[in-house]
Amino acid sequence: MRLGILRAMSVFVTRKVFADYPCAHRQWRHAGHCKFVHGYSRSFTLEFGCESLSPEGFGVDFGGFKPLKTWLEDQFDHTCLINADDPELATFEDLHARQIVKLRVLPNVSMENTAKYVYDYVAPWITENTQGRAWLISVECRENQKNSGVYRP
Ligand SMILES: Nc1nc2c(c(=O)[nH]1)N=C([C@H](O)[C@H](O)COP(=O)(O)OP(=O)(O)OP(=O)(O)O)CN2
Repeated sequence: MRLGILRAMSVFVTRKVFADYPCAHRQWRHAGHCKFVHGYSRSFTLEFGCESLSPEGFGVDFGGFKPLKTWLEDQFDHTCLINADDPELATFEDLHARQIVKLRVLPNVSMENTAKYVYDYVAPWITENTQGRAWLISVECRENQKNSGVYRP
């Protein structure tokens, strides 16, 4: 509730896009073809809010995202994303050990859940890096032109 009030007061919004991370995933619970390993070039749009700008006039400095870029690359660039509860997890761990895939295990690999996964990492990061001046509003995880999921608590 308190957070909601803060957001209603938000004046400035900074958006940053991290684009084109080729990765594979599978949705093992899906009844259709999404249970098969398939891949997309995922992109992320991060939206930050602040009430007061930095001395330079920035919400969040576009050039200050290098550590986040490194983390996103590690998670999503040429990786294979698998749900933590995937019954074939051991198979993918074996493929990882044999250097056939670069495995990253997420709570759930859907666009919506991946957006939350990124949000949960970035929210404390931006608080720390702006001493609480800016906060994360939302994360969009996009797999292609047509499909994306958003997490906006
Ligand atoms: N809300 C969501 N729905 C689906 C997700 C998701 O993450 N969130 N993911 C999948 C599949 O894993 C896949 O990413 C989408 O495949 P598909 O259903 O075939 O979607 P397409 O856009 O390729 O289908 P078209 O018919 O070409 O539009 C499924 N759903």
